[in-house]
Amino acid sequence: MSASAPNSSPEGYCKFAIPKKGRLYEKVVKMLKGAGIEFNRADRLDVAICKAGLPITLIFLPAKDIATFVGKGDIDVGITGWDVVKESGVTVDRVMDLGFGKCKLSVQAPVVKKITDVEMLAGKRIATSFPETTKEFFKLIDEKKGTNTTISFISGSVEAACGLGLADAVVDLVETGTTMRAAGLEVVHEVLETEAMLIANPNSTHKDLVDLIRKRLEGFITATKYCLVMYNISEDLLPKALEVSPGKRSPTITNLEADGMKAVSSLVLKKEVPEKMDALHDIGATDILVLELENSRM
Ligand SMILES: Nc1ncnc2c1ncn2[C@@H]1O[C@H](COP(=O)(O)OP(=O)(O)OP(=O)(O)O)[C@@H](O)[C@H]1O
Ligand SMILES: O=P(O)(O)OC[C@H]1O[C@H](OP(=O)(O)OP(=O)(O)O)[C@H](O)[C@@H]1O
Ligand SMILES: [Mg+2]
Repeated sequence: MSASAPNSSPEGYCKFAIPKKGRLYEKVVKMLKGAGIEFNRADRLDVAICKAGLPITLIFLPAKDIATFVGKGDIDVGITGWDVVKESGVTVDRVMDLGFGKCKLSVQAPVVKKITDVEMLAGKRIATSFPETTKEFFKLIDEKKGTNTTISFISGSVEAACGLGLADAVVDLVETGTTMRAAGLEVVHEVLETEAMLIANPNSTHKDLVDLIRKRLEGFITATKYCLVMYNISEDLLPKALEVSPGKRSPTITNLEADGMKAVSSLVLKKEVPEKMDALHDIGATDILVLELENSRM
């Protein structure tokens, strides 16, 4: 650890919490780097000051604690899953969905039990790391059926609870379903869809910096979704070509030295690039180039 490494946030800095480990950590760090929110984190320290004069302190916390701290106002802004925000019961500004960490909080039961309707679990034992969301969900079923479903908290490896005889069903996250299937479980009901998001305390005094973070992340996310496609085309074929590549807002069109020729630059969704290139080539476009974007600001 360097002698000058900080272990607290300098006075007046915006506090920005990100997950310190787990499923979201690497994606968040990559996104911050791409967005130009760079920092040096000293070994074993969970606090880092942003570089380039940004008055932002990054604080590395468990994803589950981030919503609570942002909700209470101890931290101005953070990145965590919507599931965690719901579970903590706090009120935060949902500033921006980030498009990763997508999964579903689902009621899962052993395949062999053939639970075809979630109401069949009324009055049974449910294990979960999301007790509040689960209680809220089963409360409605209990009220309807006059039952008293038991919800017990397990901090991890929730999928093992049924096999160990600790529960009749679990409420846990499902992305690919690999963990669930390996444990002999199946989805009975989907409770909540979740993804990672930028959240902020509604009363934060750092609205400008929260907005700066939002704009930078937005620019990076756009850059990762789009490529810049450039091509030359004769004027008479231009309308057809623009139908294929209308751009995000609108394409840039410039005159070429050669008579009746235009040069077009247009943003195209990465996943659509191969088919758009084929279509442009078929229309008569030449010198089609595709450029990766490093960052953007729209
Ligand atoms: N399989 C998954 N696919 C996509 N997103 C997920 C998955 N598991 C968790 N998440 C998201 O990531 C958030 C943090 O979960 P994660 O498991 O990384 O934290 P953790 O349980 O604190 O870490 P660890 O599992 O390393 O102990 C969850 O609240 C959820 O929003
Ligand atoms: O549908 P899948 O793609 O298999 O993903 C779902 C699993 O991912 C998460 O667990 P994680 O790996 O974070 O372990 P944990 O239970 O220790 O948190 C979640 O709790 C599920 O168990
Ligand atoms: Mg986990």
